[in-house]
Amino acid sequence: MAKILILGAGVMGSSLSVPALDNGHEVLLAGTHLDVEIIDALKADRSKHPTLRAPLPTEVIPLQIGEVGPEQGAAADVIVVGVSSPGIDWVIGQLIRLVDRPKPIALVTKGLAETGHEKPGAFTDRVRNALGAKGLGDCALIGIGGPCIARELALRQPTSVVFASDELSVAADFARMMQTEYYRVHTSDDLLGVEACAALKNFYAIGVSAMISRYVNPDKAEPAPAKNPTAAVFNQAIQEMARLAAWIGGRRETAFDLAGAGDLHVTVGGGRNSKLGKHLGANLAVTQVMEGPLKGETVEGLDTGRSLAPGLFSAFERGTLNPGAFPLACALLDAILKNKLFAFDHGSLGTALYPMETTS
Ligand SMILES: NC(=O)C1=CN([C@@H]2O[C@H](COP(=O)(O)OP(=O)(O)OC[C@H]3O[C@@H](n4cnc5c(N)ncnc54)[C@H](OP(=O)(O)O)[C@@H]3O)[C@@H](O)[C@H]2O)C=CC1
Ligand SMILES: O=C(CO)COP(=O)(O)O
Repeated sequence: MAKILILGAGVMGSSLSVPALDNGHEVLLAGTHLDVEIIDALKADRSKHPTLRAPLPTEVIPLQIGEVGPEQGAAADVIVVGVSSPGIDWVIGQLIRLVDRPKPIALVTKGLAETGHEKPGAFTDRVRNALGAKGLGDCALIGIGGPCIARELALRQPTSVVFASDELSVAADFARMMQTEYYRVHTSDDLLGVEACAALKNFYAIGVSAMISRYVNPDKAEPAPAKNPTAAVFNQAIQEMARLAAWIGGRRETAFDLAGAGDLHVTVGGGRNSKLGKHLGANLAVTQVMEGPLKGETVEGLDTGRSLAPGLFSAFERGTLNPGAFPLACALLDAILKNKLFAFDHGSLGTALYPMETTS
């Protein structure tokens, strides 16, 4: 039995306690300073998470972050980061406070880090650099990707995910700790590729989801979304993700696997990124949506787009990437950075159909 410390009591961090507890591990679920109410509610009734809409096993140990000190950090065999991307700096501060010796740190957090260089980096690189400054640069880092809606995981509905680490054995060790019949864990040594795809699928889910509301099938009693535009743009998203994953330093094949296609599919099926996309498809601008129906929500694909943009535009200028190979990313960045109405249709899709060899 291992001790697992989860940082972040949002829906995803909390749901990971289910396979961990089913494997007999001890789970400390630490809320962030923003999760005080969630932890209070769990302390009152451990099975009732206020936003997950699924019961947690009562063995979970909920803690306010102030109750987690260096002794809990030292006792943890593995630390799992479950905050959303705006919380990454906060979590790095906590890791510096809590980690006393090299140990595995697994990130479910999805996002890209601006590096000041041409290419964006992965969150695991930021964590590694920050811990390196404390002499703990050899902590093993694991990126978690793949289709995994938190509520479905907590309800023990089956899925397949991928744990990635530079050293396959590190990912495999943690996979053995977490694997259940419903949480089927694949492993990969393409840490950068998995992290790039995990982040980029949120960004691309916005564009794919826009097609759901943009094109309507009129000949039904109830007008229904047309299916072809969504599927065509889904493919476009995967092709672009493959090029970007390779550019960032991962493997392009990873985009066609669980962290890319698998997670894009599930994210287009529902969630905050998909909601934003559907509003863009109905011709609302990003600020109208974020100040209106999605006010106060974290839509990570927006942050990923903002982190991607400087490096991507610089690569276009230098000629290391061909803008013609990224029409969907360009349309999304126009909507995100310039607040333009989202303009991507079959005309612009046509410009993307270069042979693969000429596009990276
Ligand atoms: N939802 C899902 O099904 C899945 C989510 N993920 C990933 O897991 C991560 C968490 O997502 P999810 O659980 O859905 O999100 P939630 O919004 O439920 O939880 C996010 C967590 O991050 C905290 N947080 C947000 N902003 C900050 C900040 N600035 N400083 C400190 N902490 C902060 C939240 O606090 P607060 O409670 O105030 O928001 C909360 O603890 C994301 O990166 C997401 O992409 C991965 C797979 C599936
Ligand atoms: O990352 C997620 C599923 O993988 C959660 O999706 P949203 O952030 O779009 O709600």
